[in-house]
Amino acid sequence: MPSKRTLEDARLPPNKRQNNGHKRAPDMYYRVASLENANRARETPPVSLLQQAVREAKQESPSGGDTAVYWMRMEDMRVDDNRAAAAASAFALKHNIPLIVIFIFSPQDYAAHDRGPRRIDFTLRNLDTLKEKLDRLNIPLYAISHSPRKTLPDKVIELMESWNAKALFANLEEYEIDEARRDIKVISLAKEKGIFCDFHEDKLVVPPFKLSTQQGKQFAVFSPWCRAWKQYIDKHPECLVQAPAIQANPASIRDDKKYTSLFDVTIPQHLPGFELEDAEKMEKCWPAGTDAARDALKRFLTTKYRVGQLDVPLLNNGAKTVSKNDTRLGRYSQDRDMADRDSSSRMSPYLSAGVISARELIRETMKFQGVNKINMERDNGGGMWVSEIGWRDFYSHVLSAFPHVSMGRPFQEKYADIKWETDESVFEAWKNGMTGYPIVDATMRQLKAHGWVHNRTRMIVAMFLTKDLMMDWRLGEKWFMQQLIDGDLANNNGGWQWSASTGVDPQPYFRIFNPILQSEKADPSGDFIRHFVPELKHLKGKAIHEPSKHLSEEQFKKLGYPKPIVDHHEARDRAIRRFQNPGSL
Ligand SMILES: Cc1cc2nc3c(=O)[nH]c(=O)nc-3n(C[C@H](O)[C@H](O)[C@H](O)COP(=O)(O)OP(=O)(O)OC[C@H]3O[C@@H](n4cnc5c(N)ncnc54)[C@H](O)[C@@H]3O)c2cc1C
Repeated sequence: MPSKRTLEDARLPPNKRQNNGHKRAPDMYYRVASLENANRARETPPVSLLQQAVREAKQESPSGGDTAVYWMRMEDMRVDDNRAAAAASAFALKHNIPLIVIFIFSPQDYAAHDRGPRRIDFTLRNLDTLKEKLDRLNIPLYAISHSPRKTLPDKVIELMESWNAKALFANLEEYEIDEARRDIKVISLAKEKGIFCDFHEDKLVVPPFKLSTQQGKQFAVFSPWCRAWKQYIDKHPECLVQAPAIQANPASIRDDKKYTSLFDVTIPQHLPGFELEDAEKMEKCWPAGTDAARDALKRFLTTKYRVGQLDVPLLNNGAKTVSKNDTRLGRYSQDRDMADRDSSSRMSPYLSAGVISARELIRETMKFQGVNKINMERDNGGGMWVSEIGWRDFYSHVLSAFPHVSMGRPFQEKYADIKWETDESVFEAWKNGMTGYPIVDATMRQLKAHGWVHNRTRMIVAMFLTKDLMMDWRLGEKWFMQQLIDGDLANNNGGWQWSASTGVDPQPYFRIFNPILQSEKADPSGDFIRHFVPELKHLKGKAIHEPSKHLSEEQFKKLGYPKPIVDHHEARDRAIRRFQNPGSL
């Protein structure tokens, strides 16, 4: 008998695991920090150290130098409504020097953060559109690749010195530990070299560490956090103010020997190690650039949802303009959980890459609502949608204040010893949409086909993996990150730990989704399942949600579709037992 493939040693890198004669897939590996290291990061969160370094750096007095440099990164990929870009442009104008934009690919960082080929390809395509836009303003976009990642700060300073640039501008948009430490190092090296650093908070509507409970602690529950978030925005309307547009360089920069070659740099088609098989399809489905993001937003605000619209271009023809109450935003409160239609905005790829600002989304929603203070009442589509954008801020605040969540540790340490199942073939069945639960399988196949899935179905499959299959949330988190075009560490970790009941403000462990009831609610027409699980395309009524129950054995066999991989009720009891007594079976 061949030995059973298990994930028991998933915490070890593939080359250190026992090899029972089977090839170990690298995606079976996840890192878990020691409690000691996690506690250290938690006591002095790197993001708060970075914010301190940023404040101190701003106290220095800048000198002009020969150029101003804006360092664009993976999550602020726009020039419109971009605070650091605007500040860099104003500095260049004031000192009568040109502006250069740099972008440094760091494949080692991408691999360390499980960035998938789709996310990298989207980055490259957005850079292409930015290059064109900047070119029209005579601003070079100098994109290079660098490794090892540890020396990236030195590379930035080396570039600055090569241009005799004395002012570096960037946005704090990556609130991960490695990136915060990287930025702290850049600021410190810059200081040694007499380079002025002006870093801005730009990713979120409200920056991390601005909100605290009455006891002065960081929030770990969404509702009170959300009330504080709204109050803060009301008191600080500048949170929503659009950053000034950047200004063109003089055309003469193109003939300046020092800068000419910077204009010749081309954006690569792909990065080695991140080649994308379905690049053409992704380009059609998710067009790059701020203009595309704005078109998608406009559609969400002005047109009616359509059933279907699965695995198709975001800006597919045929959307019908309707009156306010009937638009996708107008009906967001009622329809947002429906996976069989384009009920949500699908703005997440653009927000994750910073192609459009969250501020702009809220400003446009306020115009739609006809209000001049944000309205977050959950019974109206606009209010509900703004609170969803709030979740995005919330999870970045959580990541910044409780960095151990990104170190492979549960937010709630009491669940660190939960016993997870380790059968690799079960994990494979989940990944490939072969669990015998149609809503789960349709979602997992959509994830592979489209690089994006609906929030409700993300929750269903995450809950299914961690409760019905009782498999480690870190495996699911990693798989999602590798597949998603909108992969974002804070949101992904937040969503996974919510579903696994290990996170901040999580779903309580005993409230386990019933995948059949969830299926009936999320896909009332059955069109979503029929589209992604063609084995079931002729089924109607309740059979589409639970074919093994509603068809005879004979009829079921003919489908060529797997039987349910677990019995939901038994699996539910097992999950509750294990969460009640972490560490026991
Ligand atoms: C297990 C799991 C993993 C997830 N992984 C990611 C991820 O890697 N990247 C990501 O952007 N979102 C993630 N989410 C959150 C959410 O599912 C997506 O943001 C949403 O489905 C995107 O679709 P949309 O743009 O149409 O959202 P809409 O419903 O139109 O919402 C508008 C925006 O609000 C934000 N938002 C909405 N819901 C959430 C939420 N629950 N948490 C955080 N932000 C939210 C997103 O930026 C979204 O684009 C995850 C959720 C779960 C349950």
